[in-house]
Amino acid sequence: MAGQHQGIRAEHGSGDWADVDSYLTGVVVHPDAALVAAVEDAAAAGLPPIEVSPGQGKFLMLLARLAGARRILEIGTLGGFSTSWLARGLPADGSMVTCEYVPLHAEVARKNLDRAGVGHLVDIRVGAALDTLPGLEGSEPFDLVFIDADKESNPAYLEWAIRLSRPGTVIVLDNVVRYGGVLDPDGDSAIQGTRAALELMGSHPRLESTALQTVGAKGWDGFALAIVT
Ligand SMILES: C[S@@+](CC[C@H](N)C(=O)[O-])C[C@H]1O[C@@H](n2cnc3c(N)ncnc32)[C@H](O)[C@@H]1O
Repeated sequence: MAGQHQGIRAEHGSGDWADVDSYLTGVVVHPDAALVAAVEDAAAAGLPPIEVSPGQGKFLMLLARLAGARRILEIGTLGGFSTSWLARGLPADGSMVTCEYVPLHAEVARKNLDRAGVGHLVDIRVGAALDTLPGLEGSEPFDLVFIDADKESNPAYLEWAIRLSRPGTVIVLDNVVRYGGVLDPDGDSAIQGTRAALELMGSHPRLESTALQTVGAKGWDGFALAIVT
């Protein structure tokens, strides 16, 4: 599939997606040494390289600032790369909860968050998110929710995001295009979960939503964005 898309890129003369991402990251995004080290250390610890790109991470940081977020919820921490960007979008007295299933991922994330200077703002809840999210009831609302864990649970995570929201809460659902796989109604469980969540985003009476495709170092993918009304 990647080869096919390489051909499409060349035909349109758009250059190499990853090279353009590198260029944009160097010229515009400027991740600091702690953020660069976060990705390197996650890889060295054997974590899969499935974190957001630097440009996407900074987009999340800016979104947090645009939303004036004081409390952020993330589902899917990995090594804490997106967590670090999001936490840097918080004010000094803000806070963030991030849910992660794998203890090793949480351990790597804790070190990365401390090095990024935001560890004191972030509470990592280790366990299956569907088990840890109910523990957040009573401490809502969150101003921004980033959903980026096991895709089959996306509809349930979206329901939790709404339950823990207030009018104006921003919800971001990652990886919704999956190299076009989202078009396949008979796709795997990740595609089924993503399609169901997108349908919910498009039909839920309390959500105003959109979805955008992206290309870059992470290939052809996209995200959906909603605001709770
Ligand atoms: C795509 S990665 C997250 C990437 C991260 N948001 C970033 O961009 O830096 C997905 C993470 O979700 C975690 N995960 C998978 N199933 C989970 C579950 N049921 N509950 C919580 N976390 C889960 C995985 O272990 C993995 O670390």
